Amino acid sequence: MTFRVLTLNNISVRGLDRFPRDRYEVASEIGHPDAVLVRSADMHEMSLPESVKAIARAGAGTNNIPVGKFSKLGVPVFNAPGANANAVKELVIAGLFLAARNICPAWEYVRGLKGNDDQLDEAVEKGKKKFVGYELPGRTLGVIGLGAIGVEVANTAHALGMHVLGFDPQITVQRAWQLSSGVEQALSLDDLFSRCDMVTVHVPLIDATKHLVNANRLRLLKDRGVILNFARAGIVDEAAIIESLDAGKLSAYVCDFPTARVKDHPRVVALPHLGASTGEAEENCAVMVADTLRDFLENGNVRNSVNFPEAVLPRTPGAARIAIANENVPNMVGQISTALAAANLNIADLLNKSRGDLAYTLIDIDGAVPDSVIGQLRGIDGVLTVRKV
Ligand SMILES: NC(=O)c1ccc[n+]([C@@H]2O[C@H](COP(=O)([O-])OP(=O)(O)OC[C@H]3O[C@@H](n4cnc5c(N)ncnc54)[C@H](O)[C@@H]3O)[C@@H](O)[C@H]2O)c1
Ligand SMILES: O=C(O)[C@H](O)COP(=O)(O)O
Repeated sequence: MTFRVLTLNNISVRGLDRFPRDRYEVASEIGHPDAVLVRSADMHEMSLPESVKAIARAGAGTNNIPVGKFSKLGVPVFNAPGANANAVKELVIAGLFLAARNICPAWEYVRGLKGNDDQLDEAVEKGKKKFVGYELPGRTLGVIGLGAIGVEVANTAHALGMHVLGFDPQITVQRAWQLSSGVEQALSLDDLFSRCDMVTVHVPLIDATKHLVNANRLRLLKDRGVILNFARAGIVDEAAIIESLDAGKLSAYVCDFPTARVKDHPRVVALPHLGASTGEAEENCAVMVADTLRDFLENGNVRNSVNFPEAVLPRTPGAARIAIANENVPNMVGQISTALAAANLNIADLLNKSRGDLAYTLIDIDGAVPDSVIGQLRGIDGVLTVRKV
């Protein structure tokens, strides 16, 4: 069997190389794709053929993908958690220095100077007092969202001598273990803002995080504060940012999202969405998500999905496998096993997991499974997809 993978963005060759060419066709234009491989392409208005069984995001954020729509269709969306975290961390730490030392306006000042070396020297020595900055040790950084990126940023800033406050009500045990014991827990967002010189956001863009950085919270920040946003544009209220910059309350906004509203402001440093744009991060993401996708297409296993439950079942030698996604309602496994028993099929192994409104079942069956049985399973009310793998 050959799988077809449609790519919507350029994906690192090392990731694409994970798909054996004798079993996979991978292209940016392809009919009847089994899966879609994507980075930041906006999929919200895209209509995809029914052949699509999985969406794989070679990166972290999935706000460009209509995840809810795919959940209703029983299609898993995968991402590459942590695979680009170091790249983002390095750029955020660079952002702290850009802001603290006024590097961008100072650089622009120098590029605007004219004259011979003596004249330049005079202008440099006269002009440099406009760009006096500050050092990071002793300053307080607030890190909102202590996931893959936030933890790395918090630990590095702490190692640089900053006092670091973190806020993440849903921090995982794994991330809590990784966090330096020197990072202090903020009691609330307002508590964090009121104690910080600089604040950086590392949360996904969802309804709950839209305009998380707003006028009220900016007022709490210490004077001449800095906001860093390498998460998503919509997490900050840009109008409030501009107002606060113009009022001199905020000294800089450093971000990865050059919108029309912010990009030309003299106190804004806006980069062209470069957070994950290193060769290493692009490779890590592409390799991780390609391996995840292959395991799903070839074995039905689910790892690193943002909408499906984790479901990994070692294959029973000699058994046929079916993978079923269904609504998470009572008696689904009962109906499925009754249909298999009626067809005289014996279950060798079974895994059933649920997450929110979705449930997912992997069943290894002794012997072959006739197509007629697959059709019967598809006919059960609440079943979304059935696949022989
Ligand atoms: N600029 C870039 O190129 C780039 C690269 C990677 C990721 N990102 C963005 O950064 C985001 C975070 O990435 P990550 O890899 O750290 O993801 P992650 O899932 O590992 O971490 C996100 C963290 O945010 C926390 N969180 C969610 N809602 C919160 C809230 N209301 N308050 C506080 N914490 C909250 C979660 O509990 C989680 O720990 C991504 O969703 C993406 O939008 C940007
Ligand atoms: O969420 C992410 O992983 C980043 O925003 C990276 O996006 P990109 O893959 O388009 O660089």
